[in-house]
Amino acid sequence: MDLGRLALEDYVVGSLPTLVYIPNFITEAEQFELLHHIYEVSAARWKNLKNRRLQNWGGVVHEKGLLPQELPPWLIKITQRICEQTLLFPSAINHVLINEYFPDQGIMPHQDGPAYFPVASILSLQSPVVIDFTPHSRSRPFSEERSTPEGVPSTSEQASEVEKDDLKDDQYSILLMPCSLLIFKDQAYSDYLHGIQDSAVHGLDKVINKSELTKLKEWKESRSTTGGKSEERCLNRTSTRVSLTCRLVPKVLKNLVRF
Ligand SMILES: O=C(O)CCC(=O)C(=O)O
Ligand SMILES: [Fe+2]
Repeated sequence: MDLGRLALEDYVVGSLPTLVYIPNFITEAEQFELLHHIYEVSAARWKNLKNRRLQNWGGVVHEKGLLPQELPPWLIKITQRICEQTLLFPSAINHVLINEYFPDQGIMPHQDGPAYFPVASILSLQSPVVIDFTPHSRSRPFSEERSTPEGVPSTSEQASEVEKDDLKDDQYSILLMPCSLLIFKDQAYSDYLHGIQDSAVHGLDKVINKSELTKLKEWKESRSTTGGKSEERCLNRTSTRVSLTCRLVPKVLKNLVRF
């Protein structure tokens, strides 16, 4: 892919202007390289959560800002590219969360924490998945939001308690193919919860980036997973997915405690 600026309006999906899906943002070779780096790290880098594990890069996200740690060159390469090609970040992306999901794992509907600049960019690797955007009531305060030390929005848990009455019908599902980049900002960032069902089968009926369904079919065929009509309307997750959530924490804490 050439490294010029992308015309993001060409990649908007659904009726929200703030949901952008870019297929093939990286090549398969780049994906391979990233996976190599991700799995090369020591086991201690991984933090095990109940339904996924993650690596936190860039430092510790606190309510008051980021206690920074320099990103490794292999992550800077990709975050710089996201910044240069989207021009959506006012300064360099300084935080990356790498999530790994087994086929029956997901992430509860949540809103990303307030420490982040309200643009999230998510690079998907290795295996497709469906991500759901669900509107939440504006009246429901999220003031209790905090970021946990490892940078995971604590609202992951809280937001799942959103009452059914608060949920409207305008849900969006996006099929995230390997090598794609999803960006959400503004309304999609602030008025919607996003989540991935912890189920080995994801429905495709509500998917709004329909053109990816053809690619999914080809992807399945190329991996010779069993096809069949019943599978057309759903995604059978058969392998591990890895994602890189790349964000900017605008406030960087400089006065570190010295020992
Ligand atoms: O894995 C994904 O696509 C979503 C990750 C996410 O929502 C997050 O890291 O906050
Ligand atoms: Fe998130």
